[in-house]
Amino acid sequence: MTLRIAEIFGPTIQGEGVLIGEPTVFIRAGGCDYRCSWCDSLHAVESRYRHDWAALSDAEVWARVRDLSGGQPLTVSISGGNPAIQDFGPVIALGRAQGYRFACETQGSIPRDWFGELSTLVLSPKPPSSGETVDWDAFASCVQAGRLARTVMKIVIFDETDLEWARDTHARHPELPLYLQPGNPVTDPDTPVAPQALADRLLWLVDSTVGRGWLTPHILPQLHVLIWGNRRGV
Ligand SMILES: C[S@@+](CC[C@H](N)C(=O)[O-])C[C@H]1O[C@@H](n2cnc3c(N)ncnc32)[C@H](O)[C@@H]1O
Ligand SMILES: Nc1nc2[nH]cc(C(=O)O)c2c(=O)[nH]1
Ligand code: SF4
Ligand SMILES: [Mg+2]
Repeated sequence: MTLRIAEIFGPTIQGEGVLIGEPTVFIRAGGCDYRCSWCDSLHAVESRYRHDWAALSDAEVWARVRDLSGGQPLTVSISGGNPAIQDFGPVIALGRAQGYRFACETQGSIPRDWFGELSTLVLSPKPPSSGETVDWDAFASCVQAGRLARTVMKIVIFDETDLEWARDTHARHPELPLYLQPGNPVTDPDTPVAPQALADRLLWLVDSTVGRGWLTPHILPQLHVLIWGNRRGV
């Protein structure tokens, strides 16, 4: 079996959520069952980019990650697209045998047995601004499939409606540590990102949560966007 891979890059730092700042190599899977209105990774989602995706064997994927990391075991981040469309179990087994750890980012629409082989499972259910609707049974199955991993919830917030929704969503799964990040409305890779605009959105999010007495979530920026803007492969 081959995997559809949009890109493999790094080492870089994890820019989001619970592992922020940790050196990592990314495997970005091609293909997604969602079409979020503000997706920052459409090159791994839309079929018009399909010709840029590679069909690689598990061994080829693993060899690329190993080369990029210089053989130094680190946390490999599997993202996409939705990586849960495909079977990453064999790649994870190859890496774990050499001491690597794995984290996966998924929206939580498709449960997978291999979630149990991860160190960290990041479930990122999509708020109203995305235009998508969450299947909560599928989401709960993802939580269950990842029960052996450290599982966290990461929600992108664009507006007050998203924030209300995040509160309700946290109430559904209070067992999952909650990470919020401001949405980035400018996702074109060639448009420069204004650092002050990022800071303004982060300030709004802190004011609207911690500032109003909601002290549960961790509030973080997208660190890689601050450093590199919307460039791909970083
Ligand atoms: C590109 S997605 C790929 C993994 C998976 N499909 C998902 O959505 O969780 C990785 C992370 O980026 C977040 N993201 C996507 N577009 C964004 C944007 N415009 N601003 C902030 N975060 C964004 C997603 O919500 C998700 O947490
Ligand atoms: N540095 C860096 N950190 C990230 N965290 C989540 C990312 C993603 O697109 O899934 C991402 C990414 O693309 N780059
Ligand atoms: S689920 Fe993730 S990859 Fe898919 S469209 Fe939404 S943000 Fe993009
Ligand atoms: Mg990204």
